[in-house]
Amino acid sequence: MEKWRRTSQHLLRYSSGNYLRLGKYPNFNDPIPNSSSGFIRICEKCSSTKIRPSIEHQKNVQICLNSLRGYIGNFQLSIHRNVDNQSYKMQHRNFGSTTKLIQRNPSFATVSAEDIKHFKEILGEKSVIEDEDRLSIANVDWMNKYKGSSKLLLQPRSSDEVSRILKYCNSRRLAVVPQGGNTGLVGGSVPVFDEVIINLGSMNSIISFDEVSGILVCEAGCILENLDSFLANKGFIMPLDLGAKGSCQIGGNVSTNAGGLRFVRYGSLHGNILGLEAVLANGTVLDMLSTLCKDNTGYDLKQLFIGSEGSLGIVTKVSILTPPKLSSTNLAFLACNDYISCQKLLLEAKRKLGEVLSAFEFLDNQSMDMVLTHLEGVRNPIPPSEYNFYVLIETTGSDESYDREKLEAFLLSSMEGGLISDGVVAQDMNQASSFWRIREGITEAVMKAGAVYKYDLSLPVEKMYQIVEEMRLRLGPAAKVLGYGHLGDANLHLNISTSQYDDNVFAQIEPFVYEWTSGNRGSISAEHGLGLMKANEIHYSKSSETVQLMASIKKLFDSNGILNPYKVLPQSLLP
Ligand SMILES: O=C(O)CC[C@@H](O)C(=O)O
Ligand SMILES: [Zn+2]
Repeated sequence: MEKWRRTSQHLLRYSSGNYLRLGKYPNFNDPIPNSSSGFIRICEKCSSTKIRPSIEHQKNVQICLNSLRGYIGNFQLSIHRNVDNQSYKMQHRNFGSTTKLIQRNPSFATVSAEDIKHFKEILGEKSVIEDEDRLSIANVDWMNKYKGSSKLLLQPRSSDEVSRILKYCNSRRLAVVPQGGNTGLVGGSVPVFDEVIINLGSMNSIISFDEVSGILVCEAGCILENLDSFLANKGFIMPLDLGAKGSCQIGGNVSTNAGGLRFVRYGSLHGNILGLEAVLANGTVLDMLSTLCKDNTGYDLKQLFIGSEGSLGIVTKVSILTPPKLSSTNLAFLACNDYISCQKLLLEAKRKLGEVLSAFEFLDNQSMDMVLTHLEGVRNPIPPSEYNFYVLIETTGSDESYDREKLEAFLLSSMEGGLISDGVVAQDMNQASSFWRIREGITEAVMKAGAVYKYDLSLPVEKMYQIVEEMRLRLGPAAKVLGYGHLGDANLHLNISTSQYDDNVFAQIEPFVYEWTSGNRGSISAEHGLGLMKANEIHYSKSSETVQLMASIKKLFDSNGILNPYKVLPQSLLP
């Protein structure tokens, strides 16, 4: 039996079972909305992914809630809520079986008019946002995979405001999700249910920069690229560089311990972040904003906030050791015939380029194909042959002719040794950016291709590509399996691209990918975090004793569990 029921927001049409077919537009001839809220229509009978199903199939059409952003682009997952909005179920767009099911923590309050009034007193009217359009953007991640239903977005401008917000939320048991640039890939920066979104974007001041030591102190909402440009004028660079640099914020980078392209040279943020300020769930502002390179006075608590994805506190300020900008950069784009050559090349590069090596990235032929097919204006700089692997090697040093000679000698010997099959060296900045565009554009290209299952694995280098090959065998022609990433850091991005989400494909991938990684003592999250996607999978990379201790730390820092709930740790262990 089917019934219709009106909730505050939506007209819900529900059939048997716990979950709903949801719709706001019972008449299928209604125009499809082109604003940022609305619904996709999918023909269930023919499984068409067309936005407008054919007339004869109209009766079989299902309308799904929360997916317009997907509809604008290549729509991805549909998210269904049950009738009381208490559980969250991500479904593939064919409305197949469940992939994840999470229960809303019943101890959390919901935002009341009284709460809104209080937030307005703290922040002023303008920084308390209830506007549906703005919320619909903040509720969804940029892949359109994860979507919450928060009714409130707060934009504090100071640590004191963050503190007052959290103190209040903690006393009211209002769950919150801290949000930076919202460029994450694991659903860590968007609400799962109705958590209050605390966006740090308005806290974007540079507090100080020491031109001798290169120590930068700034607020969490500074955009990575803006910091890099600021530093370039002073003769310095940020120790990290990511494809998302134009949008991601340093607070988010620190909270996720983002890796990126310069990691092989400058290492992890655990080393480059000298200090930080974080606000705890109860509103305590922890001032650990040291600008010292050395400080062995007791436990290094700031490390707990680096990579804990806002689950222990909200990072509001950071102090970063930035390296000097060196005068000469070279970039080679090389082709290798097999993975073993890539590995040997890495070893050679470490030996022969040593102190000037600043990036060592790789992509396979399938990744190259994806970029060439889906990104406009991109071309393979080593045409016309197709090679199995491509490697980007960047050197950065301070003596142009010496650095160039060093690179050329390395390239020559690697070519003679048969490690490189072909290659080009960028002659100017434009060429260099066009090479980087290939590597950095894979994420965008694979999104354009349809559905994508993403894995971010740390594995021993010699094993790293084996999982890509095994995955290809498992999935056959139904999927394109891409392997690329930060070879210099033994970090593989395994992306599986299919035309649409498919439960059979998914069942072939998980838990196999996690079991394989665990079996090889790898990490299921090298640099992207666990977020919502992998909170329940943490045990594949951490012992149960370690996870228990993490849960105790979480409880100590956030006894009501209001900070970024449902993320990082399994729900069963959260307060
Ligand atoms: O999209 C991905 O899976 C990887 C994104 C990013 O970490 C990269 O290295 O390009
Ligand atoms: Zn990466």
